[in-house]
Amino acid sequence: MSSIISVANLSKTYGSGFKALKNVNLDIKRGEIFALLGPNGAGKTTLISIICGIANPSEGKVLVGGENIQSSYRKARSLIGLVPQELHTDAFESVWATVSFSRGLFGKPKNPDHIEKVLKDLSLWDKKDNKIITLSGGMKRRVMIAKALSHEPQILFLDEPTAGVDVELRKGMWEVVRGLQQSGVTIILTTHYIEEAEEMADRIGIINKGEIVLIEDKASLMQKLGKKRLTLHLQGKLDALPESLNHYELELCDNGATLVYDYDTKGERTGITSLLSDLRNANIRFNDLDTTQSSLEDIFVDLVRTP
Ligand SMILES: Nc1ncnc2c1ncn2[C@@H]1O[C@H](COP(=O)(O)OP(=O)(O)OP(=O)(O)O)[C@@H](O)[C@H]1O
Repeated sequence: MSSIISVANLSKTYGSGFKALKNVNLDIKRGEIFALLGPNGAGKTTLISIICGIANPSEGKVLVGGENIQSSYRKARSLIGLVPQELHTDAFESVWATVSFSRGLFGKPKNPDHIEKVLKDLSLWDKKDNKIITLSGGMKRRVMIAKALSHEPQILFLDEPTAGVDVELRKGMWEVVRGLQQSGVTIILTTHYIEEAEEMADRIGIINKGEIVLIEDKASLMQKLGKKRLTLHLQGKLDALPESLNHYELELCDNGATLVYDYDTKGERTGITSLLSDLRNANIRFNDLDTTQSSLEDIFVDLVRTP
């Protein structure tokens, strides 16, 4: 996949002297869903604002579809749809009018067929004549997306698309975003919800204190950093473990009722087969067992933990 956005050696120092971004390098692949995760104040909005040409970088370069966002602002910006965190639309306009107006802002000729398609894709078609004020919160958010898509951008930025949205609506929004990806739009979303990144993203970037601390395919990230935990529920309680099991670094929990073994899913040998046979030899029996995979949340918390 080729890059649709290329961010090179980007830094941002605000007038106050605060360094919000420090030498950020990032390539977004055409057609992917990229989730940018980071704690409050990490620099997510600053980064998006620079890519969208709303803020200027102090150093570095951003290319959008091969166009420099500073020297070729209009061309680069026309490739981008931006859905900001806050919902701000004219409450008394109709859905149709507000979405059509947004297209006009990009100097594009009217295209009612496109607006109709966008509204239909976002399940807003039957609301096209409604005033914004009469819509639910979830519908208003979809109107914001429709506005951002009105000028047929190739890239869509969603800044915290589901902040403060209930679980049902969040899932609905995920479906909408997947549908957009299928229609060929590249999507970059920022989120505080790790579950959202885990659910949606093809790749995940983690930003902390203005630095990208990780960029990885979601699947390989889960595999690479994810450990698995095997928990054995013992038939009888153990006071201590026999020495023959020392090298497994097992942990005895619940007053000796469960035995916990952490292993690397990446390793060729997990050691499970030999562990089970060594347990048998040591005459340690169990009633049940389960395995759990460490989540992206564990990985995230590990990476952004302040030392
Ligand atoms: N105009 C500004 N002047 C000075 N500092 C700023 C300005 N805008 C943002 N900052 C600071 O830069 C840092 C990054 O802010 P930014 O809004 O990019 O973070 P964020 O990751 O989007 O946070 P959140 O998740 O809370 O939205 C913060 O410490 C913020 O206080």
